[in-house]
Amino acid sequence: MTTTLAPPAKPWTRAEFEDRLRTVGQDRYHDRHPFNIRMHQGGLGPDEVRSWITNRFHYQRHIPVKDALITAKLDSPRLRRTWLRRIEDHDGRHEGEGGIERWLRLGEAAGLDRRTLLSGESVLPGVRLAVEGYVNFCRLRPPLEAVAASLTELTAPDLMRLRIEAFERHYPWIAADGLDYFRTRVDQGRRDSTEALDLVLRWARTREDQERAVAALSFKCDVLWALLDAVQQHAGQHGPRERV
Ligand SMILES: O=C(O)c1cc(C(=O)O)c2c(n1)C(=O)C(=O)c1cc(C(=O)O)[nH]c1-2
Repeated sequence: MTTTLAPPAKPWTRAEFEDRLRTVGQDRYHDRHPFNIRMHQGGLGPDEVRSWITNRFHYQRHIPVKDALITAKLDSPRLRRTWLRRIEDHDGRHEGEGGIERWLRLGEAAGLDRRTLLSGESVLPGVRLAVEGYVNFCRLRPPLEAVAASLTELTAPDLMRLRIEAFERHYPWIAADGLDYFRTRVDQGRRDSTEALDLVLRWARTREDQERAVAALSFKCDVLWALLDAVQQHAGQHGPRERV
């Protein structure tokens, strides 16, 4: 008896593939997480805002680490330059510059001590695991999947604009210049996601590649969701008066 193998599925068109990526990136994004909704509605107490800032700092400080892992996989000077710029955006060119520094200033504007943030001692176990999961994903997977995972940033700039408005309105006790991190990320996120989308659309040539890219983006949505799950669960256990 001869068995006939089903022919491989036809690749989606570029427009279909982009649509699938955008749909996953929107439907499963952490802007829909109950903790994010409560944060943007002004429902968090000061200690809950501080807990979010502290735990998100753990994510932020690992972004350039995962971008360094991706850079090492890229095979042309032009591509590596693009990714080096991302590392620079976070680490700065000089001491006292860059996104990590701006996040530390956000923490200080919210009443957190920089040394406590840098020590990482208040980071929740679930947040450590989620961030480790993202870094290891980018360490182990091929460039297509590692770059596709960053495409949550297609949705991030709109969220950043909403966050600035929400913080200005609901958390005025945080000094205005503490929000510079978010202001800077609007343009950076837009540029990064446009570049990454172009690469993913070009690199994924087969249906299997395309499905892997969509799965990578879905995994990244899980990372961000799990991070907020951990922060929310901690807030539920300790109540809004708990100090971070
Ligand atoms: O506050 C947010 O909601 C948010 C989300 C994301 C994201 O969607 O991954 C990033 C950021 N912020 C961010 O600030 C950032 O630098 C960043 C880098 C990346 C990435 O995966 O390369 N995502 C994000």
